[in-house]
Amino acid sequence: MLFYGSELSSRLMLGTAQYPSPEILADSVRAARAGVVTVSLRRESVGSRAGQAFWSLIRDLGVPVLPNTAGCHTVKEAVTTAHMAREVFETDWIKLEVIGESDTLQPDMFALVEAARILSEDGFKVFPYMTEDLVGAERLLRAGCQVLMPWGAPIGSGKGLNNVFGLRALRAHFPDVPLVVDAGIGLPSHAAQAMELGYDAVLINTAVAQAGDPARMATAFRLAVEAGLIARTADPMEQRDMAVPSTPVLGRAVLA
Ligand SMILES: CC(=O)[C@@H](O)[C@H](O)COP(=O)(O)O
Repeated sequence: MLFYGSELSSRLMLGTAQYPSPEILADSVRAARAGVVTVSLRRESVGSRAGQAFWSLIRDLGVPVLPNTAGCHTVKEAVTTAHMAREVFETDWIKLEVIGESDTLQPDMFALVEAARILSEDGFKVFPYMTEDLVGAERLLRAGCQVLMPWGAPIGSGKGLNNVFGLRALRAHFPDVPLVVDAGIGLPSHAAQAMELGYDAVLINTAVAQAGDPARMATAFRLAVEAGLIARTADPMEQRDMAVPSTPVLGRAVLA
């Protein structure tokens, strides 16, 4: 699967916030064998010493960087942040987040479409963080996006795939668009489920960063993503409403 013409080395994208230490972050990225790491420009001021140390740690990992506009609530903020990120990270990839509601951190789909249009016209390759809204998805594609990133559940909630029906519908409506479940994944089984549904990748931050052993959890997510991907290419069985014996009954001895 190509993301704006690039094949990723893995279907696991990893966020870089909230780790107990920079060393644990680096260990986790290696253990995950992440195909992409996301970074927030707002996390540390670029000019500060801590900020510079963070950026060089990220660069040294040698993993493609997907800067994000985390913390932005308006089109203007998101567009400005994207431009700064392009300068700092020398990439035109941007994970576009425009938050519309503070309790759920739900994306503002209207502002998202507008910001995506402006950035796409300006040469950015936009990865929009969105709800599983079909109409919104259509508008984002028309605005120039070639990847969509619906949420599984609210950021940091760990609830997994809240609306499996909606995510499945999105996959069915847009069979050729790269789709990534972004946010809310709490367990490796959630990541496997997303891959089994036909999603092309998952993006995880909190569930790894806040685990008791982040690097070990990163390994678990790596294996789960691989398992889900392999399972769907192995033509899984259909679910049934009735029990069907799995052991043969023919030739069974009749006990008098
Ligand atoms: C949209 C957003 O900010 C997410 O990419 C977040 O970084 C990851 O979400 P979780 O922390 O829930 O995995």
